[in-house]
Amino acid sequence: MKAAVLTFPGSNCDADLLWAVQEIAGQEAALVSANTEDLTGFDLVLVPGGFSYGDYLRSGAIAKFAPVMGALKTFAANGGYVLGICNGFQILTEAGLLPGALQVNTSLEFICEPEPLIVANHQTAFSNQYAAGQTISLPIAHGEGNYYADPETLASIEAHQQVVFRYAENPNGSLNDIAGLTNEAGNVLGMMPHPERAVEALLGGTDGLGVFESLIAATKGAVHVAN
Ligand SMILES: NC(=O)CC[C@H](N)C(=O)O
Repeated sequence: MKAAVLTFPGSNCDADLLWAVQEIAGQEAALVSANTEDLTGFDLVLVPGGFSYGDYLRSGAIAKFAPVMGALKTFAANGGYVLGICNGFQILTEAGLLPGALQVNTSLEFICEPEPLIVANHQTAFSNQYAAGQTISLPIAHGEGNYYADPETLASIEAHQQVVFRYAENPNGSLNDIAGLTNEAGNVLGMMPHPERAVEALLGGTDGLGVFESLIAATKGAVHVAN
C-alpha cells in the first residue's frame, strides 16, 4: 500500500500519520503538499488533523480551495481510498466528499480525551479488522466535532450503513452519536477520533491500528489508482 499524507499550512498531525503508516504499519508513505495537483500512484490519501489555514471562517472552509482538492476529488471518484481524520474530516465535508458538517461542540469547549467508540460497521475498507460492535478507545482533540446532517441526509446515511464509528458516551452533541462515517460508495471515511494517536502501547493504546490494518487488507494487490 502506498499512502499520501497531505500537508496544508496549519496541519499538525501529518508527521504522526506518516509515523503510523511507515514505522508502525510498515507501508510506503510520503508527505504531499496541498499545493500539488497530482496524486497519481497512491492507493490511499490521508487528510490529517490540525488547523488548516488557521481554521479561519470555519474548520476546513479555506482548505477546500487548496490546489490538491481537484486531484483529491478525481482520486475519490476513481475509487481511491481517502481517510480524513479530525480536521481532515472537516475538510472532506466542506469539500462535499462526505455528507453533513461539523459544528462547534455543544459545550463550546475544545475537548481532548480518550473516548470509547463502538464499531458500528465492520464491513468497510477502514474497519474490516475490528469485530462487529467492538468497543474501542481512541483519543479525540477538537473544538468542532459536533456532527450535523439534515434529517433526509441522516436517514440516507443510516439506510446505507455509512456510520462506521459511534461514540459510546457522546462528548460533543453529534447527531446519532456519529464519530466517523463513509460516503455512499464506501471509499471515503471521515472520523473525528485520532487512530494515529493509538498505534503503540507507549501512546496509551493500540486500538487505532485496526484502521490501518483494514486499509492494508483492502488494498492488498490493488492496482494504483490512476489520477
Ligand atoms: N485535532 C484537530 O484536527 C483539530 C480539528 C479542528 N481544528 C477543531 O478544533 O475542531
